[in-house]
Amino acid sequence: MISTREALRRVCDLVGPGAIETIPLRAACGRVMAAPAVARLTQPPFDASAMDGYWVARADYTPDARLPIAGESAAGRGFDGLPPAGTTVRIFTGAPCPAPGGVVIMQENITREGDAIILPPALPEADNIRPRGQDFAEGMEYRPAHPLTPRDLGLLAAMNVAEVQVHRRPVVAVIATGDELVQPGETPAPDQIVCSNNVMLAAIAEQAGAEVRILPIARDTEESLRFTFGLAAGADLIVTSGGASVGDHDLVGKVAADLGMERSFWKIAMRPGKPLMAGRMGNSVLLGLPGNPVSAAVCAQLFLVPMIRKMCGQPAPIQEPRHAELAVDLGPTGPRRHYMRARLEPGDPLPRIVPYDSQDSARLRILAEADVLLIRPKDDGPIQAGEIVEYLLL
Ligand SMILES: Nc1nc2c(c(=O)[nH]1)N[C@H]1C(S)=C(S)[C@@H](COP(=O)(O)OP(=O)(O)OC[C@H]3O[C@@H](n4cnc5c(N)ncnc54)[C@H](O)[C@@H]3O)O[C@H]1N2
Ligand code: MOO
Repeated sequence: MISTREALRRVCDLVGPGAIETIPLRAACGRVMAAPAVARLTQPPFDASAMDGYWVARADYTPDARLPIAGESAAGRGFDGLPPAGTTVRIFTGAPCPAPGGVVIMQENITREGDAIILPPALPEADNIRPRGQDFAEGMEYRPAHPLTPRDLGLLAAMNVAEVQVHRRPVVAVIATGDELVQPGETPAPDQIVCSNNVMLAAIAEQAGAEVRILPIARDTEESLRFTFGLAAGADLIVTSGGASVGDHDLVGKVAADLGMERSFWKIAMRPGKPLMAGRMGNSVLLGLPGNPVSAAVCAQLFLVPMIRKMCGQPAPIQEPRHAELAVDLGPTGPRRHYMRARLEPGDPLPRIVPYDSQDSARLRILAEADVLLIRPKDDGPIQAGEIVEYLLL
């Protein structure tokens, strides 16, 4: 059994960033940029008013003076030409200032008298003007390392960038295996259960950035597994669940090997998730998850998500552990690193972490309630409430 750290290194080594494609900004939320975008203009393109009010040349300012209004500057329709000396220009938020060296006085601070204004006794401290280029200049490059957020899209749009270069999303084929499984919504026979892994794994993969195909459930025969692997052709990553252990009906490893899989590893010192398997299979990579739903989910979180993030082009695909204060005493661990389902409670300076009493890898309700995984090293002694422990977000 290899360590989880070694397994993580190996699964990440099996994959690389996807090819580069150009897509419209509208489709780019969540995608990772593969090349910088370049601002095609300067923003704002002119000195712009930040308020509705009156533009006055500083040179024309005298306390309480009366200035005639020379015209108007509105957003999208600026003042034409230069205002004559000794005049003011009615101006609105976002409109171009008619000349340099001015100040915008908010309309609330002006007395309007017909076609003229009475200036206030003092100029405002701020000039209420957004200088040309204060946000960014033409030629500025932008390429965040994280998946594009709605805020990034706003900035890119303002840069007049209509398309971005991103890494292609990996195609992930999800295969559940087992004679006991029926699809959600079907009626299981007395000795069957509902397949919960597929929708869960598909959603985890999609959230990480993949495009997912859920394939039909493979039965516990070599023939059915071979057929279903055939349906996965073209996928970058094939994710199976079940059939990974040592039972007579655990055939995933054997069939994958028959189909040419070069196995990177099978079995890791991790609880839950011991029978995890990974390798290269033709042009795809196979990640064989254990069937127990909690084991499948935890392995997906720890291994599948970083693989997909790396394929999507994220430079730091692995989640760093955080720290919390243990809320209860815990006994010793065994020969596997234990990822315990737990919940966080507020605490100061660190949050408090409460592991669930039952850590059975079939209990989906506890998994659904948990928000974190408390990490316990293998062969660790008992630890007490108050000690600082590591955890990962689920
Ligand atoms: N003699 C041993 N038995 C087992 C060992 C071992 O080392 N020696 N390891 C145990 C561990 S740890 C795990 S984890 C499981 C994993 O086994 P498999 O990957 O072969 O999974 P299955 O046997 O096919 O299924 C396990 C369990 O999960 C249920 N299951 C499977 N697929 C789904 C699905 N898509 N949706 C919902 N539930 C699913 C299945 O019905 C079983 O109850 O092996 C232990 N045994
Ligand atoms: O490792 Mo299994 O994944 O304990 O349930």
